[in-house]
Formats: sequence, C-alpha cells, structure tokens
Amino acid sequence: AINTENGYCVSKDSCEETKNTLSDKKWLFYDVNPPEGFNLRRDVYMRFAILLSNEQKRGKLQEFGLVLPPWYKLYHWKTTKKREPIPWGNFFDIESLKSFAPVVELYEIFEKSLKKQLIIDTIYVLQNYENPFENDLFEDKWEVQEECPYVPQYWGYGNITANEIICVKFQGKISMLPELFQLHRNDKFIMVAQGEIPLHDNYGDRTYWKCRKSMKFNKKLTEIAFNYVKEKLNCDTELCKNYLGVHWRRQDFAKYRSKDVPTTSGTVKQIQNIMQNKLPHVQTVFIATDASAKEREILQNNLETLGYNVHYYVPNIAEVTEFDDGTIAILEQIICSHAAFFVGTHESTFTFRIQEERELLGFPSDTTFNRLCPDKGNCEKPSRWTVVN
Ligand SMILES: C[C@@H]1O[C@H](OP(=O)(O)OP(=O)(O)OC[C@H]2O[C@@H](n3cnc4c(=O)[nH]c(N)nc43)[C@H](O)[C@@H]2O)[C@@H](O)[C@H](O)[C@@H]1O
Repeated sequence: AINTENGYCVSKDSCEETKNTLSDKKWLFYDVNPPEGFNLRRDVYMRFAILLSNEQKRGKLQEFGLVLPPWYKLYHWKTTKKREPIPWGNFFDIESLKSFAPVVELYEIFEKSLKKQLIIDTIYVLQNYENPFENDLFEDKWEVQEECPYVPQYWGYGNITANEIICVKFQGKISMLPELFQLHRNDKFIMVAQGEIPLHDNYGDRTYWKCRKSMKFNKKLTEIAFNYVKEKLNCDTELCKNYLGVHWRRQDFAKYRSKDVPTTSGTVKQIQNIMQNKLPHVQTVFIATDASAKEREILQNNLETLGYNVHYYVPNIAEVTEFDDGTIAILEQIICSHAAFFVGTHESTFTFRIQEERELLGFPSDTTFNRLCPDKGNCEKPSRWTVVN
C-alpha cells in the first residue's frame, strides 16, 4: 500500500494514516468578504460549525470536516507586521472547537495529505439578491448565475487552485447550503466564498450557545489577560467587582456612525455617570478601544481629572514585537468580559462577543447589555441575547 504517485503518502505508516484521516474524508472550506472584521468572522464560523454539527446529528454530511480559514490581511489589523496567514490556534483553543464540530486547520490538510498542491473541486461564490424583499416577501432561495467574475484569494496560499467556480445568488438560512452541494455530489473539496451571506437557522438557541461556549480563546491569551486583571486591576476572581469595562469603538464608527456613538466629551460624561450610579465605590476604568493615540490621551486626561484610574492595554516591549493587532484586541475583550459592569458600542460585533462571554461567565444581564449613547438623539437599549443552557 505504498503509493507515492498520487502524493498522498510516502510510507506504509503514512498511507495507513491517510486512509484514516483523509481518503474517506471530504472537506468544507469557507471564506468571508475581505472587509469584514474579526468578530463578525467569529459569528460566520459559528454558522458553519453549527451547520455541520446539525447535519451530522441527522446522519448527513458525515464524511465532512470543516477547514478553519486562516486569518489573512484583515482590514482592521493595520500594524500587523506578519502578513502571513495566521492559524486559528494562535487565538483559539482548537481542542475546545473540536468538542463541538469536526474542524481542522488549513495547514493540517497539507500535512495530512503530504501534497504540495491543493485543488478545490468546486467553489460556490454566494451573492446577495439585489432586492431581498421581492414581491414584498423575504424568501429563502438560491439560484445559479451564468456569469461569475470571482477571483479567489485562498488566504494567501499560492498553491491552492479550483476546478470550477460557480456563482450563486443566495438568501436565507445556512441549512439550505447542502442543497447546493448536490450540484456536484462527488466533490471532496468544497468551498463556499462570501460565507457571511447565509444566516443562522436559530440565532441564540441552545445549540448556538453550546457552539459559542466551545469558542474559547487559547490558554496563553487567557493567562496573559488574567495576569493583567490580577496585577493591574487588582482582581483575582472571574467575576470582578472593582472595575468598569468600556468598549469605545472609534475609527469608522466615529466617522460614519455619529448618530449612534458619542463624541469624546460625551463619552467622559457617560463614564462618569455610570461610575457614580452603578459603581459608586469603584475608581478604576478599563477601556478597550481602537481610538487614535490623541483620542486616548484626551479621554484619559479628562477621566483622571475627575479622579478615576484609567487603564488601556499597553503591550510591553517584548509583546509589541510578538503580538499582532488581533492578539491585543482579544486581550482587551477578555479583560472587559470580567469587569463588574460593562458598557459597549452600539451594533459593534466586538461588543457583542464581550456580552456573550459575560453571559457565559454568569454576570447579571443588567451589568452587560449597556451601550454608550450618542450626545444627542435616540438611544435605544441594546437587545439582550441571554444565555440558553
Ligand atoms: C461597520 C463594520 O464594523 C465592524 O466592526 P465591529 O463590528 O466593531 O468589530 P470587528 O468585526 O471585530 O472589527 C473591528 C476590528 O477593529 C479593531 N478594534 C475594534 N475595537 C477595538 C478595541 O476596542 N480594541 C482593539 N485593540 N481593537 C479594536 C479590531 O481589530 C477588530 O477586530 C467591521 O467588522 C466591519 O468591517 C465594518 O467596519
């Protein structure tokens, strides 16, 4: 059984291994529209993981594994020096992900097959319908398109190609995707591009939370964040009582969503208000933010003048070279997750993921579903997506 010709294995042992791990397997790849950020991508992962887990429970798509799309040139990660594809293991606990769905890192596919080239059988490129409410009705539907001007990026890998690319207008639940796969039943390597288009079947149900719970950050990041909480914020438990956590989203939100987010002086007033009313015995504020250095300084000076201790996560010299933008953002999220009270930014997925984490930790929902309001105008309360066990 030694077969080097097809490149799958070079020794008896690895042939055996291949038989077990690869030859009977089929792989589902997916990709997301390039401008989407890290935290929306985490939600897209959940849709695919839940799809596969649900189908397999029903005896369908049994041979399939889900390939984790590497993090490559994310739009918001401007100072990330390493422009190579980053595997999921750098951020997440892979064993924990595997406890929910049969996932594999892309590099493992190459290791397992011992192939230098990977040919995807079919890429289904999803596209939105121009009018989602045709005939005044939002219907679940899909339709193959004749033209398909799509150029795949393959997460920066130069050695992946595809046999066929099919564009499909798609609208509705992700559980409809396997209908597309019936177009080529014998494919072993299938990819879905623009994977953010299909929606959750049941957002916020028990399965959603089970999957969300399995999306743990890796031990290293959890430890670094926890040491910070202990040393800088003086808290030694998961549910801290002694600091406020703020997610102050700026950049594109400050520019294009001024109706939804406060100015810097508005932010100062609201933080003061929360401290006085919700945490009267607390002096410490931790702020997660993508604000410029100038904005951070102004906010900090103003809050310090009012007598508060203000903390941002400032990486030390060793960390500056080692950590990419994604790592620092995750550390800030973990720190906000443990705060006595949390206030976030309207409709930011970065904020949503912190809220979910706090639900899983068991904080009362009142301390979690809070937002910074615009200086003037409407300030609707955030939706409460509470944990379902
Ligand atoms: C309007 C949309 O907003 C969506 O952003 P939104 O949901 O906030 O959240 P994300 O999808 O994560 O994208 C925002 C990215 O900006 C950085 N960022 C945001 N807030 C912080 C913070 O507090 N600390 C640090 N260190 N980094 C932060 C981080 O890299 C994060 O992944 C975008 O995904 C879409 O592309 C689009 O721009």
